[in-house]
Amino acid sequence: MNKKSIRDIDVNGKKVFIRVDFNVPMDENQNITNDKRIRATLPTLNYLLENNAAIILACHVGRPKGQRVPELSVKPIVARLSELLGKEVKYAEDCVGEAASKAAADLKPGEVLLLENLRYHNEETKNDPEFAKQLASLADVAVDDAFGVSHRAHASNAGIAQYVEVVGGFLIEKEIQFIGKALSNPERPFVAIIGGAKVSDKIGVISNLLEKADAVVIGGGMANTFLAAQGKGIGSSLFEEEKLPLAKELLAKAEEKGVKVFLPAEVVVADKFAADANHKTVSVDEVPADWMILDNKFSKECQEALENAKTIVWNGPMGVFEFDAFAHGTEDIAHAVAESTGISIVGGGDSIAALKKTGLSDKITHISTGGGATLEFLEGKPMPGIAAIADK
Ligand SMILES: Nc1ncnc2c1ncn2[C@@H]1O[C@H](COP(=O)(O)OP(=O)(O)OP(=O)(O)O)[C@@H](O)[C@H]1O
Ligand SMILES: O=C(O)[C@H](O)COP(=O)(O)O
Repeated sequence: MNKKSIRDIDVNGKKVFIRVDFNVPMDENQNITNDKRIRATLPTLNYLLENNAAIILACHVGRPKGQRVPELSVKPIVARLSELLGKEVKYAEDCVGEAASKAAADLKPGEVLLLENLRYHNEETKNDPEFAKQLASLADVAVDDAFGVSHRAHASNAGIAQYVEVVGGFLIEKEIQFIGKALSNPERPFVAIIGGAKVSDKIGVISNLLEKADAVVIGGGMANTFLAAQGKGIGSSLFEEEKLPLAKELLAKAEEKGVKVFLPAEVVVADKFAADANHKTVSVDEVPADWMILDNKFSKECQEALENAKTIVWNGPMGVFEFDAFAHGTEDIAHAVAESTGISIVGGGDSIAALKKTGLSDKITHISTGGGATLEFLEGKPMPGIAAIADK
């Protein structure tokens, strides 16, 4: 990459601010269920520690929208990171203000500090210049290693570059190199799989995928809006009504371009959103009015298209995999992806966790820390987080 990295700067004795993506899945008791996004930053953190830097880490957890939501605290991450690094990780109860500046000022080379959730302040997602300046003031240099948020123009990964030079960490460098190489001119057939729950965030990406992919598999919460666009009843399923016209447009565009779209052939419906819900498998034309779709089953044709693909990109689980009864659709797709002989890239916080649950992670060519970020990178759009890294 033609961007400056931590190898290009002197960090000895310096205070280094690092934006990381520690947005890891947690259960209802705030136990981390998959720590891949934390582990993936260890090469950067160990390099900086070996080179005598003082490390100030900043991240977000979930979308607290400017509120101090206790369930979205970084505290469980402090404990896990400390285990992984084999050393104490200090904690500041806020990412700006006195708590942060005192903790940062007291930090010595070789020590690590994790600041509380950046998104406890709306200024982070609004890319507020004053907030970015406060973050920058904590350190001598800044590092961006948060590939998973590089599609966002937020204060900690974009605005901050106005106040301090930002260089890339090893994780962001590795992601850009691998995904850039695999997807700039993908080997065909190229199949994209998109699922999950961030429907309005990611539905727009499908338009561009239709320009690049030979087939697109749409599952998870994303599928419901498309099933509704086909005039099917979807009961009380997760659904974005205002995206219906776009879903219709995308189906028409796919047909026009000759891109095969695989939607679920059958769905698993439940009478409530719970692990112990009553559930049954029905055809997509028979969803009961007050039940919700929590898992998908795809046709044999879809499984075969995946097995024969030479390039696969997958973001978003096919169902609510956190509940065992609704994990089968994701498992089936994981098996088909694992059996393909080409390049497979699976990314996203929950997608990584879902894949791990299937035990097939080592059959995937590249597990990316980016979900939405990987999809937007694939679109070829400028990524604000990457643009903010200083050029070489
Ligand atoms: N039919 C469905 N109804 C409701 N939620 C669903 C459904 N299918 C999947 N999900 C949920 O989608 C969530 C994951 O979606 P998300 O888009 O956040 O994926 P991700 O891999 O974490 O990507 P990113 O890193 O971009 O956040 C899971 O928690 C899963 O339970
Ligand atoms: O989970 C992710 O994809 C990243 O951490 C970005 O989170 P966001 O979609 O809430 O910006």
